[in-house]
Amino acid sequence: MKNDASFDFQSISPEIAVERAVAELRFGRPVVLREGGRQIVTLALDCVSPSVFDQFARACDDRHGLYLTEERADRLGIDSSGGIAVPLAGRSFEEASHLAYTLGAQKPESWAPADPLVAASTEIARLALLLPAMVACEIESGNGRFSACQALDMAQLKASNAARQHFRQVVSTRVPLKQIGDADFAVFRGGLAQKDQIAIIVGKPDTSAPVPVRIHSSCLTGDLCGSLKCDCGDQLRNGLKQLQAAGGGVLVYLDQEGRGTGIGAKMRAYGYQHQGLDTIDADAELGLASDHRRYEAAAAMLRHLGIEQVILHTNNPTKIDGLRVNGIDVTGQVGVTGTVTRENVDYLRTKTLKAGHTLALENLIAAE
Ligand SMILES: Nc1nc2c(ncn2[C@@H]2O[C@H](COP(=O)(O)OP(=O)(O)OP(=O)(O)O)[C@@H](O)[C@H]2O)c(=O)[nH]1
Ligand SMILES: [Zn+2]
Repeated sequence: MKNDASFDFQSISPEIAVERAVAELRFGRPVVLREGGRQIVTLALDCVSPSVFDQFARACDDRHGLYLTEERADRLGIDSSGGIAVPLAGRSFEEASHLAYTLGAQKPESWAPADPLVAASTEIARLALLLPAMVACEIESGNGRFSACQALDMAQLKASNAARQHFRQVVSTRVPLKQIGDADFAVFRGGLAQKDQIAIIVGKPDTSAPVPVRIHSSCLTGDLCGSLKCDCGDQLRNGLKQLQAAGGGVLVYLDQEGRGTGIGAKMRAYGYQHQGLDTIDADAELGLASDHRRYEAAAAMLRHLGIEQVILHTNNPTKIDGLRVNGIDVTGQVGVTGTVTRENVDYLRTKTLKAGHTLALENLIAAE
C-alpha cells in the first residue's frame, strides 16, 4: 500500500484520477483524455441515455465518431489493427447501439482506422465494466463545453497500473465449510478497481515448498446459483477439496465475473449464445476480447501470504502465464474438473479448442 504520508490532500495519485474517470463513465458522463498537446472527449455508449447521446453530439458539433474494437470490427467483416472509428454525424443513439453491439448488424458504409488515444480510453470502460464502444471527439484546448468533466492524462492512465499490485490484508477469519470443514478467509483491499478480494486458506500450507493454489474467477451464475451452462460451481467446490487432499493450500477467489467483463456483459453474451454463438464469438460480438482477466492481484495476495512458488490447480494456461509474469513461480499444474452437462459441453469444448484449456473432454464425457 502507499505510504499514507504521501497523501497531501492537494494532489491526487494516478489511480485516484482513473477511479474518478471510471465513476464518471458509469454515470454516463464524458471523460477527457489528454496526451501530448491533444485531447479527446469520450463517452461509453453502454452507459448513456439517448438524450445525453444527442446532447454530446451537439457539444461536439456533430464531429463525433463511434470507436469499435478490433473484435467488433472483425464481426462486422472489417479487418483492422487497433479498431475502427465510424462517423456518427446524423446517426441516432439506436443506430449507434445497433452498430456497436447488435448481432447481425451490417458493415458500416464508411469507417477509418481508430485514433489510438480513443482506443486507449476503452481501458477506462473496461475498469468500469462497460462495453468498449466509445463515442468520442477530438477537442481543442480551451473548449469550455466539457470543463466540468473529469480529465485524465495518458501518463496517469499508464502510471495507475502500478496500483494493481498494492494490496493490504484487512482481516482473516475462520469460516466452517460444508465440504472441507474450517478454512480461513483472508480479505485483501486495494488494487485499481478497489474491490475486496479473498484468499481462502485451507489447512496450514507449508510455504517453504510449492503451495497448492487455485485461482478461481467469480461466476455468480455457476458458483452461487448452480447454473448448468458452465463448470464453475463444481470447480470451486472440487478445487477446495483438492487443496485439502493435497495437505492444504490457498484458493484465491477473484472478483472477475465473466472473464473480467462483468455480469452485464456476460448476460448479454449469454443472450447471443442462446442464438447459437460460442462463448468467445459472443463476447467478440460485444467488442470484447476472449479473456480480460489480470493476475496482479492474485500474485500480490499470494506474496502477502508468504507464497512465491505454487502448484496451480487449473486447466487454463493463461492463468499460469498470468502468475508467472507477475513473479510467482508455477512449478506444477493439476487439472480441476466438474460435471459435463448437456448445457455446458459446447462451452467446455470451445475452451479447449479456442482458449487452449488442457481438458481431456472426451475422456470426461466417456467417464459419465
Ligand atoms: N464472458 C463470459 N464469461 C463466462 C462465461 N461462462 C463463464 N464465464 C466466466 O468465466 C470465468 C471462469 O472462471 P474459472 O473457472 O476460474 O476459469 P477458467 O478460465 O475456466 O479456468 P480453470 O477453471 O482454472 O481451468 C468466470 O469469470 C465466469 O464468470 C461466458 O459464457 N462468457
Ligand atoms: Zn461459470
